[in-house]
Formats: sequence, structure tokens, C-alpha cells
Amino acid sequence: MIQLEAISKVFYQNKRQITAVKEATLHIEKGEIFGIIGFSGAGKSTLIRCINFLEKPTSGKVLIGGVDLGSLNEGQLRGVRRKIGMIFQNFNLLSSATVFENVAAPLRLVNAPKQELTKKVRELLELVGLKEKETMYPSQLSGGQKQRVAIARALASDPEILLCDEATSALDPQTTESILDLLLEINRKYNITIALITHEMHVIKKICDRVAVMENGEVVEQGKVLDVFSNPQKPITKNFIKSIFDVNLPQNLVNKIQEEQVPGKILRISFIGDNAAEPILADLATKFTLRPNILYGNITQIKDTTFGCLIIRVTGEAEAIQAGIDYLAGERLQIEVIEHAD
Ligand SMILES: Nc1ncnc2c1ncn2[C@@H]1O[C@H](COP(=O)(O)OP(=O)(O)OP(=O)(O)O)[C@@H](O)[C@H]1O
Repeated sequence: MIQLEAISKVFYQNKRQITAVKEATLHIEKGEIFGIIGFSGAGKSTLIRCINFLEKPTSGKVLIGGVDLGSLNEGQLRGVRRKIGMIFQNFNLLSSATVFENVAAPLRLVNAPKQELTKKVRELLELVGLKEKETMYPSQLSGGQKQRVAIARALASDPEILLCDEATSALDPQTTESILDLLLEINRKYNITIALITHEMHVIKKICDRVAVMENGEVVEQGKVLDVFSNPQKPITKNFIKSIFDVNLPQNLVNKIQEEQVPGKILRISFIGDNAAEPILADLATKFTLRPNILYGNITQIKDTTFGCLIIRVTGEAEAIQAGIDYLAGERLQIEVIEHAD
């Protein structure tokens, strides 16, 4: 559906060259929610703006539904853009227009017949839960309500793709949840492909199917959210995951364990889906005569799947520990031996 093929974007500022995006390749499938995460300045906004050619890549190709945007003239590009809605962190609403008129704006642009326009706008306001607010102005709305108006406006031209540029960054946690729920509902109801950028791992965890991690303009890691969460490869990805699973063991506990000098290992075990229900600790004790001790545990939902993280210390004979680790790995659990949690 969306193919970014080795796109780069270079800006020139006071003779200085800034490479905001470097050779980024991403393929986003129809109907999925794809998240791009990175710290400030990583190049996320530039990348997402390349998808609808708000920024034209310096090199590389952008294909939407197989069509190379670089090969289109302005008129053709406008046609493609009509199928791509976009929402922003600061909502970008027309302050002098009512809620109704903000949502109607894309329909007025294409001279939609009055009756059709009114019906469509009311349907969309109902969808986003703002039926009662159509005569209000943006200044009379909360941040979450403003974003709902922006979402309704983005949907007015029946887009196949919705781009979300830090859509929840200006909102409080509770409002963020409700906007993310709305995006999920829209994705499911209309099978709209959603590409979003964020610096919050929570957003990725809650609604995304796949994720790409950006650092210094490059896509350094990408994959299914569950795979990336259970087996992050790059330090930056590990850092983002730490932001929601705080697995720092207290240093005094680590020191105490090291001082004891009892043969053992500290293991990080990640569980996915049904595995979360397996009685693995009991098995380690009974089948391998090990003594497992739980140091940390967390269980959560990643979109629709249960994901758990457990840090345990096992003590016992070295051979038995290795057999226990092999057994856990055979149970399709992700095992990482950590001498100490860093
Ligand atoms: N129009 C521009 N002219 C010059 N430099 C730019 C322009 N747009 C972005 N940049 C630079 O490109 C780099 C990437 O910026 P970008 O906004 O894409 O990052 P980001 O990950 O979205 O960051 P943030 O989360 O802070 O918005 C930054 O160094 C930025 O200063």
C-alpha cells in the first residue's frame, strides 16, 4: 500500500546540510496500523510528510498503491493526496469556522452537494462523539475534542490512508487513550491504513501492528510490535521498551546477589500470548530442581495479545540451570541471561 524505497531528505540551512532522513525503506500494508517511533529530531515528521509528498524526498521513491508519486504532475498528486488524510499534534483547525464547517471544508473544496455534505458531516461528528458540538468554535473545545474534529475532517474525503503526526502528544494520558481508541475503531470499521509517528512507546503498544524505530534519520529497526518488544535489537529500542517496562533492578539487590556468591543466573523471560499462562516456575523447581526467585514481573496487553516480562533468579547446579534455560527456550519463551540488570 505504502512503499518508501530508500528515501532520503536533505535540508539546506545557512549553507549547512541537514540530512533529516537517510535511505529509509518501509513497506506499510493495507489495513495495518504502522508506528514510527524516535526521539525528537530523529526525522519522523520529515519521513511521514514524505508519504504524501508534503516533503519531496531528495532521493528514493514513494509508491502509494504501486503509483510512484515522483512520476505524477501536480493535478495527479492532488488526486492521490485526497485519499490520504492527515492529523497533527496542534490540530490545525480553522479557528474562525465552526466544528461543522471545519469538517465540511474538504467537501466544500470538491463542491459536494449540500444535502450530501450535511449528511456526511453529521455522520462523522456522530462517529467522533461530537454530535452536540457542531455550532461551536475550536476555542470552545478541549484538546481531545479538537483532535476529534481534526479526525472527522480527515475522514471527510473517505481516505484510504490516515497519517498521524504526533496526534496525541499534546493531550493528557486519559484523552490520549480515548483518541487511540477512536483511531483503532476507525481502522477496524473502515479498514483505513494508519501510519503514525510518536515518541511514546505506549502509543505503539496500544494500537500498532508493526513499528519502525528511527535514530538520526535512519530506520534502525522494524518489525511486528510483539517481535520488537520481546526481542529488541538496538540500544535505542531497548530504551524505548524500558520506558514502559521499567526493568531496572534496584542496585542494592544486584549487589546483594553478587555478594552471596551462590551459583545462579538472572534470567529475563518474555511471554507472548498463551504462553503467559504456563506454570514455568513450578516446572523449573520440579523438573530441574532449581530454585527460582521472582525479582520483577509485569504483564500487559500489546494491542490484542498478552505480553509478559519476568525477571527471575535461578540457583542450582550449573548444568541444571542450562537444562532449565533450554527447556524454557523450547517452550517458545524469549530468554535472556542477564548477570545484572542494566
Ligand atoms: N524545513 C527544514 N529545514 C531545515 N531543517 C529541517 C527542516 N525540517 C526538519 N529539519 C531538521 O531535520 C531533522 C529532523 O527533523 P524532524 O522534525 O523530521 O524530526 P522529528 O523526529 O519529527 O522530531 P520532533 O519529534 O522534535 O518533531 C532535525 O534536525 C530538524 O532540525
